[in-house]
Amino acid sequence: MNITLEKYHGLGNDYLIFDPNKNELELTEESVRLICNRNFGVGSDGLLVGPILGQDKLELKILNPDGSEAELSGNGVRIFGKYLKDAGYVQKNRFIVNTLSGQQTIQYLNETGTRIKVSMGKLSFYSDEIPVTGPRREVLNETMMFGSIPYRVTCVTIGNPHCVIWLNDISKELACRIGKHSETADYFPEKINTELLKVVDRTNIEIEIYERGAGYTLASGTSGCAAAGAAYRMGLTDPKMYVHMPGGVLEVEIEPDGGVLMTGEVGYVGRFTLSHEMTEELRALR
Ligand SMILES: N[C@@H](CCC[C@H](N)C(=O)O)C(=O)O
Repeated sequence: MNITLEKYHGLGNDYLIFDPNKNELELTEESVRLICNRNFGVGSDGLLVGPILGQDKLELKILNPDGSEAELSGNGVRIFGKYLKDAGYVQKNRFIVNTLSGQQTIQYLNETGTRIKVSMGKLSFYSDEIPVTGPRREVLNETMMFGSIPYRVTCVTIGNPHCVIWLNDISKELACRIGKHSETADYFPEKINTELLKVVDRTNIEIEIYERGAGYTLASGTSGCAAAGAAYRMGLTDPKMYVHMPGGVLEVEIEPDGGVLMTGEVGYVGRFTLSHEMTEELRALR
C-alpha cells in the first residue's frame, strides 16, 4: 500500500500528517528527512505522527524536518486538531491531546475547525527546566554570545526550549544569521528555538523565528507563546497580545498562573499519495 500524507499549514508553518492507523511504515530519521525535503520529498516544516490511540488518549508525536523529535509544536497541535475533526476521530468541541510535553486542550472556535484555541501549558524561565547550562536561575535578560556577537537574551520553556532576543529591528536575514549560531550554542544542551522580538505596543509584538531542527519558518506557535511570555515578563506588554509573524497573526494570552492560551487559523492543503517508487525508497531507509 502506498503511503498517504495530509498536508496542512498554520500561518505558513506547514506540516504533513502521517496517520499510523492508515499507513504502514517504520519511520526513521532518514525517512522523515526525505519526506520533509522540499526537493526530493513532499516538503514540510515537520511531520506529525498521530493519532496514536491509547486508553482514552489521543497522542501526537512531533518530528522536525531533520528527524529529531520535538516536545511540542503550537501550530502542530492546532493542525492535528483540524485533522482529527476532518478525519472523524473526534466529535467533541473541546478535548485533550497528549504530546511529549504533556497535555494540551484543543477547542474549535468555528464549525469547520479552521480556527482553534489551544491551552498550551505553562511557561517557565528556570534554567534547569529549559534547559540552559549554569546554576539554577531564571534566565532573564542575560548576555549570551552567538557567533562572537553579544545579545541580551531571555530564555523560556513552554514544553520546548526558546531563546528570545529583544531588538528594535528584526528581519529574516538577522534571524538566520543569529539562529544558526544560537541553535547549537553550548548554553543549550538540548539546542534551542530562537525568536527575534520587536515590541510594537502593549498589545502587539512582531517576531522572526529560527526553529530548532527546521531553520527559518514563517510562523511558530510555541515561538509566539514564548516571545509573548518573555515580553510580558519583561513588563513590555499586557498579558493578552497579537503576535505578528511573516505568515500571519496569533492571539496569545498569558494567564496569571503562567498558563498560555493560543488562538489561530489552520489551512488544509491536500492529500499526497506517494508513488510506489517513493514508498519503496522510504521502506528501504532503516
Ligand atoms: N513549528 C512549531 C515548533 C516545532 C518544534 C520546534 N522546532 C522544536 O524543535 O522545539 C510550533 O508551531 O510551535
